[in-house]
Amino acid sequence: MPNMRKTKILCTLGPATESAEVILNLMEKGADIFRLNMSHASHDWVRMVYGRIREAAAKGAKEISVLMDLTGPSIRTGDVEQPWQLQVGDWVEFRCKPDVAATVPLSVTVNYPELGKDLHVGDIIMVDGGMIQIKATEISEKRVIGTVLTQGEMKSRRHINLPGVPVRLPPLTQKDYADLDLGCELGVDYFALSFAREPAHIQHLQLLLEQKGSKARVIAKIENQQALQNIDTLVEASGGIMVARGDLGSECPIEDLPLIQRHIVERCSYHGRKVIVATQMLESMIENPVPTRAEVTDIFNAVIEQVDCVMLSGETSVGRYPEKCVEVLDTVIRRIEQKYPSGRFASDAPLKTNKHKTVKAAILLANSIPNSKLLVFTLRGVMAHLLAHQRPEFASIFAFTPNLHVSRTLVTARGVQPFVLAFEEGNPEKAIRDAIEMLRKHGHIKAGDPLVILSDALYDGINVDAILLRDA
Ligand SMILES: Nc1ncnc2c1ncn2[C@@H]1O[C@H](COP(=O)(O)OP(=O)(O)O)[C@@H](O)[C@H]1O
Ligand SMILES: C=C(OP(=O)(O)O)C(=O)O
Repeated sequence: MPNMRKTKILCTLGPATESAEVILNLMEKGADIFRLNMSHASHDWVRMVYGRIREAAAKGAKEISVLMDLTGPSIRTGDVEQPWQLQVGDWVEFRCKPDVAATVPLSVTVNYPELGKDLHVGDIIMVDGGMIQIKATEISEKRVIGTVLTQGEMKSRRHINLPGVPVRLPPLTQKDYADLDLGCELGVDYFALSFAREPAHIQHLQLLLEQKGSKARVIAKIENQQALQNIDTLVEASGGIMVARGDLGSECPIEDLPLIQRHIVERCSYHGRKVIVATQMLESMIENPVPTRAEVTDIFNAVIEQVDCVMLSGETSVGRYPEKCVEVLDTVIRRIEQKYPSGRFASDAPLKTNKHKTVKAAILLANSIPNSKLLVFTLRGVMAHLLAHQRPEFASIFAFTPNLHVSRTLVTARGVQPFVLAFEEGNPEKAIRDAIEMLRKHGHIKAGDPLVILSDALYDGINVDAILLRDA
């Protein structure tokens, strides 16, 4: 019987992983969600890759979720023709508007027109997650010139961080609006908003999506101090949170980063929202075929925190060993989950409604019956998400829904294996029989396994939440 992995694997696709063959391989090795990073991807590329993802998912008979990551108010450099090999003492110019002329050889645009207004002479500009540090020496409204303090390579579209500076960029830029139209047209399952700062920004984006007929939920990327100050309201306003450790590590003291991760995970558990831990999980594997000991221990930490998903970025978008990275994540996660199946982060979550209490009762039942499985019948996915948020100790969650989009969104939830199943309300016995048959066929259950079945969707005309206990 397959041992289900509960923590989901999210892979960023890029030049290293754009072919149909590699996408299929990543999926077969364990990728559950693919991320398209709009800071780098062109619309033509997204269309091409999206088609390949859906074809691979159909071929591999696996549900796959797609997350479109919007650039939002991130500050980035523009393109450089060739990567720059920066040396200490080099002068670099950041041009605040595209039509400003270059005055030094190493000159690049920046997508933030206010850069010259926000900086003071002597301020440090952190480029590419702080890998390159540049001290501002000459500032005007049109351009900022600085001296390189740390040598390094600078490629196109690198992050610029100005720790603690409230950025005067709107929550969504013109580029984001065009990108989200494409995402809605294609039918992506999630949109992530970079540098989410206030709950109103998330609500605005969610409303916009609804107006465009998209059912996608918004994931708020927590990347700076302003977001941390608003963490509870951001968590409540969003469908989930990404702990974007790349930018967080530049915007906050690095020694605070593990504490911030733990705090965000706890707040997500409390409010019953999804949480993704992102960035540098296997950074060394961009170049090397094996992980460092510290990386394996970082994965351990995220699994013990019972996060929903762990994410790969450069490892799979540009790295040399993308498939190996997924294999390593899959193996390490399975090992940790086998040894430590249960956790404690969800136990403080308040049971706000009767539905929360019913779900809790089903989990208590499953926790107390060895080898039991949780089955949930769900139209909109609500009950299945609630089950995942309350983190059953041992039992896997098998979710059945007639809705393809709901099934895809459930891929991101910890411990949930979704199935599309057309079931008639008012005929619970048939729906349960069909579901058991499906699970048997996939080798997830055998005759006699105890099943805890939860549903708010099977009883025609009466709005009942039901818990059934029976054997497979
Ligand atoms: N769709 C893409 N096309 C080209 N390059 C990409 C794409 N997606 C990611 N990359 C490259 O992979 C690197 C790592 O990916 P990611 O972490 O998503 O980017 P970033 O940290 O710049 O937001 C990026 O800096 C970029 O160089
Ligand atoms: C995931 C992150 O965002 P981006 O892709 O913008 O680097 C991060 O900063 O960790």
